[in-house]
Amino acid sequence: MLQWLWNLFNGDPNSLPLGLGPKVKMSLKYYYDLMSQPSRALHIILKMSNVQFEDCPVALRKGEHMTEEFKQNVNRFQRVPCIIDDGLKLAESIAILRYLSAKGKIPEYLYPKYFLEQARVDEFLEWQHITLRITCSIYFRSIWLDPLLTGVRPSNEKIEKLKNLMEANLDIIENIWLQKTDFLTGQRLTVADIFAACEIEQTRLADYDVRIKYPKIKAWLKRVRAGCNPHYDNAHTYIYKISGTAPNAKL
Ligand SMILES: N[C@@H](CCC(=O)N[C@@H](CS)C(=O)NCC(=O)O)C(=O)O
Repeated sequence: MLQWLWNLFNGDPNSLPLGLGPKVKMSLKYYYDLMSQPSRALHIILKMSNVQFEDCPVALRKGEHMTEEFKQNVNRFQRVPCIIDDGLKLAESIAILRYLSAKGKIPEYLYPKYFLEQARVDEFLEWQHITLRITCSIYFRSIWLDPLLTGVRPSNEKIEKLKNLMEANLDIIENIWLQKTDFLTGQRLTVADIFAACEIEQTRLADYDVRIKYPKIKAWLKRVRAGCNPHYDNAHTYIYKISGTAPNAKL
């Protein structure tokens, strides 16, 4: 009872003593922009996991994440995705995924609990951040976003250089991660595939068609989309629309 009074005093109405039940159910707030790759990945994962959340879209293009209010009350790093869950403010898509998994919210087939299987998925999640993610997003930013903001197109040499850096990682996906398996970390779809696919889909905006040069990635993307739909297409609506490259609805 003392603990409950303490929690109530500190604004935590969920922590009522056994039997009384919560009067006010605080929900998970999810802050995201579907133009952001990790935001889309987590959105798909939350939907596939049937996690209930309060929808908190943040329009990066309008600078909604740059306000003092966002910085103070939502995410001190002023980025998306991020969550507020029972008062906990948390940024970084992978940290959010692991937190929700630890709370039992993410099904095991998407993010395994058994340490050997989890290690394989974690290996990819750690690898992708400074390889696939960084090179795909720099390519997309330099060819699509920056020219939109500044009116200045990068030189052909720069485009070629960034393309080579990105393709060095796409080569690794094609020849190592997908060498023997249908999905990145085995024969089944996991969060690793969802995070990677969202990074690669972003390059549609920069007029890059990964499917031309990479047959394994092409077939894998189809499998990922089929395994995640309708959530995959819902999360990618704007990407398809803006790039004018919506895939065939029937696959
Ligand atoms: N490592 C972070 C990356 C977050 C991130 O870079 N978010 C971008 C959108 S993809 C953002 O909010 N950018 C806002 C800005 O740079 O002003 C994660 O995985 O969550």
